Amino acid sequence: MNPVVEVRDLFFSYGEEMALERINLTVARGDFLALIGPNGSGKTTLIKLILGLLKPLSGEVRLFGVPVQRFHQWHRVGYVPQKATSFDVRFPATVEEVVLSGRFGLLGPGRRPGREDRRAVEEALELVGMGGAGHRIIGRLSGGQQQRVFIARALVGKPELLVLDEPVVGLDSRALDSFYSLLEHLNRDMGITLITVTHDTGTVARRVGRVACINKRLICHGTPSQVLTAANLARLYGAPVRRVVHSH
Ligand SMILES: Nc1ncnc2c1ncn2[C@@H]1O[C@H](COP(=O)(O)OP(=O)(O)OP(=O)(O)O)[C@@H](O)[C@H]1O
Repeated sequence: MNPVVEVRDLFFSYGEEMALERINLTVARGDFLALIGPNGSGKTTLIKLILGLLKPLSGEVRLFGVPVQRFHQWHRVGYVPQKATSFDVRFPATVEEVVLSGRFGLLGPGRRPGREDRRAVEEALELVGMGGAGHRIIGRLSGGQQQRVFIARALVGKPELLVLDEPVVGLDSRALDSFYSLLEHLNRDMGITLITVTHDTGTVARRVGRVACINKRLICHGTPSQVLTAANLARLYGAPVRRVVHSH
């Protein structure tokens, strides 16, 4: 079977300076992969390349066996971007409207959402522990609740691959724990392949199946116990750091 994601000899630069150099990475069906690395090391850039939002300088990305520039089955992919959850209370959308917007890929242009779409929204909200919250105003929810709504938005199209860019910024340790339990449930029980960026090398990265360390290059890659050694973390962060606090 085709891997879900294949990255081959990928190079990328925004200008003169290289952002990513010779990245090779394969994500198999059912994997739960964490991308770790210091600020500015290229994690978001790699995710955007995987999703076809940026064009590589050279190299190739394949999604479900198809070169990403020719990939069209975007309903198979859910994406929760960085800073998705910065709505303030004045933003007038309801939770249902936000989650429903994740169905547009399936609906196609011009088709109005029907009963099945609304049922899918409620199911996705139930899944993330936000059942019954559809009528609430998104900006009036806490950061952690907004994050769950955005996961629901990414799940409502029933994706096989879910990509999360730093989903846990600002969550306290209890919310973090329940958030990762949700991701484990999606991965183990629903078979969704997951890629998540995290800065937490202490607890989070140990709960995933595999870890890839990025610092322009792929510095290390393997199971958490193989990768999250003091020596590797020192190599990656330039100092013996156990936990990196994110600044934005
Ligand atoms: N739109 C852009 N234009 C120019 N340079 C950019 C742009 N976006 C990112 N960069 C640069 O590319 C490098 C990689 O950035 P990227 O956002 O991928 O890192 P990251 O690992 O996701 O960082 P963080 O952990 O801080 O979110 C950084 O040096 C950054 O300054």
